[in-house]
Amino acid sequence: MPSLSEAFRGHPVYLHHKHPDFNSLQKLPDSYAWTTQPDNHIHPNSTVPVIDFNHPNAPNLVRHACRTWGVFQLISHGVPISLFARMHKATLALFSLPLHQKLKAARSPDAVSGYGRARISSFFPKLMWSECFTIIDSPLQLFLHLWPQHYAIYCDIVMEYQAAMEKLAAKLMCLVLASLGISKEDIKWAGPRGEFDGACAALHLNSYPSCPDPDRAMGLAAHTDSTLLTILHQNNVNGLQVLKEGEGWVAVPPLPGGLVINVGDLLHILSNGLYPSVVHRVRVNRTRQRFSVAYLYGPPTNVEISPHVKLVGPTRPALYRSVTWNEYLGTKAKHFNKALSSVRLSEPINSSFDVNEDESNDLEVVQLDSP
Ligand SMILES: O=C(O)CCC(=O)C(=O)O
Ligand SMILES: [Fe+2]
Repeated sequence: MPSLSEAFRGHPVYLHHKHPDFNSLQKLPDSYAWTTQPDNHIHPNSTVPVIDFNHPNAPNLVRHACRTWGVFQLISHGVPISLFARMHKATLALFSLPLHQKLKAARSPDAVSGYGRARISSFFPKLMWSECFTIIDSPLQLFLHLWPQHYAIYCDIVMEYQAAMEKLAAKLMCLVLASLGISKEDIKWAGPRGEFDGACAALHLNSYPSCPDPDRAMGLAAHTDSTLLTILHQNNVNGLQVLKEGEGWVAVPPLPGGLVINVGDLLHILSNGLYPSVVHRVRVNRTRQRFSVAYLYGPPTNVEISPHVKLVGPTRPALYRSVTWNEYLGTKAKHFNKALSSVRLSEPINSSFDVNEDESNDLEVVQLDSP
């Protein structure tokens, strides 16, 4: 089975622009000014559901949130707040390094790990006001470049965070599957105790520096994640927004200790379109730097993911063909927002939504009907 790094390397996206030193930019350069004003309207009265992991009705709450939003905020998940604090300290330390030091761990053109721009940058004509550091498996080699003396303390924090996320992701998978009426025994790679041992994951550390002209800039453009689930922690600065069908962009305010859980494209496929992968983006602001740590979680790279048999029937045929994560990463690298429709077996019922013209159009929004 290809490792996740190999899977990404097999489907490179090339990002040609030089890395800027954001701190030295007093004015928004043209290359960062999104010519069509991004849709700055935020739906004021809508709130992403907040779910307590230990709530007796959690599966139903998750089902409702995933069907109607494709995202929820999770509380009482058992990951100590002190670990988030240490992870954010490490993230801050990393992005505060001088540019020349960060570039020592720069992502090579065909690789995914290391310092660079968001991978989705290549699909947009304008640049994004953000920096990204991707870690798959051990951070050791990368951190040796960044902190030749002090790499060990940062490695320990990241590895502790990865271990906590791996454990939480397996528990979340059981909850999400239960919410679909699927047990862990129905998923071959779940393992006997639902530990999902073969799962693969990548960690995205994201930094969104304060910006001299935030209304015309974009931190991270609208996209869906190619994962089963994404587990995201944000510092206490607003910026994350999700697209709610029929309503528009809705802010996802940081909740102390809360985690944002995104439905990714592979869960969209596995749920036969019942749980739509959430379209999200990040806006920046004039005064405060925003950080986030995203744990991108998926199956073993060679496992076929298809609409689960329990969610397929005479009135609801399989809407997607089966794909491995490895193959889907290739599809995403080629088709980006049209990747889901490209593995769709029948015509989408409704495949468009309004985003501005700078943003790639035609992310797929599935009209849900009862399973
Ligand atoms: O920074 C955020 O809140 C979002 C990050 C994100 O969407 C990603 O890393 O895929
Ligand atoms: Fe994302």
